[in-house]
Amino acid sequence: MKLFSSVHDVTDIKQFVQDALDLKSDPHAHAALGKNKTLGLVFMNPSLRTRLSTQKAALNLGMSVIVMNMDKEGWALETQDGVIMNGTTVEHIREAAAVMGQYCDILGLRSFPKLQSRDEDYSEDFFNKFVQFCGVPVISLESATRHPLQSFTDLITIRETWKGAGTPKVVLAWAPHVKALPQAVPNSFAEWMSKAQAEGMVDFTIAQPEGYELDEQFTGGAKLVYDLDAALRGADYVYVKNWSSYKDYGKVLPASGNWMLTNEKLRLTNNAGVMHCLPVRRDLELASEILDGPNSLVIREAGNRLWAAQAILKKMLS
Ligand SMILES: NCCC[C@H](NC(=O)CCC(=O)O)C(=O)O
Ligand SMILES: NC(=O)OP(=O)(O)O
Repeated sequence: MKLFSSVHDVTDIKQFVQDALDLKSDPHAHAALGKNKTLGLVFMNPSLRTRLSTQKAALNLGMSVIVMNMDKEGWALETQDGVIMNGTTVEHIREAAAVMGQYCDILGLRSFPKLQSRDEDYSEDFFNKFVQFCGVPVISLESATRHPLQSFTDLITIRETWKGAGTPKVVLAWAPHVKALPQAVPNSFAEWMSKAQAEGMVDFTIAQPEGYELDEQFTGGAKLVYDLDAALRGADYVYVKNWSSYKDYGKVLPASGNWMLTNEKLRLTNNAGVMHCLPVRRDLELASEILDGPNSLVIREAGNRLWAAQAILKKMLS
């Protein structure tokens, strides 16, 4: 594996989940695999879970890790070709990525969308240029349109916890927020769940207010519902997440009705496990009573980020 940027980079998701769960039960089974190899993690944006879980995963495989907080500690990057660099940007992505590739055997990159131009964000220009110029295998640590390590983790968490008979009903539920957030997490979750649904692993529904429909390239096969209560009926997992509008790009649109998941709404479900990628804003996106209650899977989910990252790194090293 030379690139992990979406579910399309994985051939067998069932086997991949099993590989991650095997690592969870024996974390140091491949402690020599990464000896004398260096992982570089490059951040254009903040991170807690992705940063620490990917570092720890690399350490479990015997790798060395270096971290570059490019947004705070690096030179201002130019990404466009053909510009005379007489403004504020200091170094071109062509050189910066190529240089980082000289020091690392594998690189990870986090780069959020700017949410100004849909075409620019959805072209994944920055991520793709980084991949093109660094010359080593690359892991997405969340790009403009996807967060594959998160979605892989989410599938692991569902497979690990599902004890019922038959196929679990999984609902991606839009939640309120005060800021415009990327569509990367829900896009990616939808893409992974659509593939999982096609393989008979889940039954997948997306609940969102009018105007918040995601790009259809990610949601193929999902049932789209505009009524949260209707979607919650019989749900086994509720995946809570805010995102800004894709159609009216990057905008926070008014949403009628109550979209925050509470214990009262949870009673409509099949005693569902509640998931969120974190960070979560308490009592805005998701009620504290749920986060602090028995249905919350968010800490287990964040813990599983480790095994998702370790499974990907192991594939890249092997
Ligand atoms: N990596 C996990 C999510 C990152 C990002 N959340 C945020 O930016 C939250 C910011 C805030 O709550 O102010 C997102 O939704 O894509
Ligand atoms: N879920 C997630 O990616 O968290 P961080 O942004 O803290 O890495």
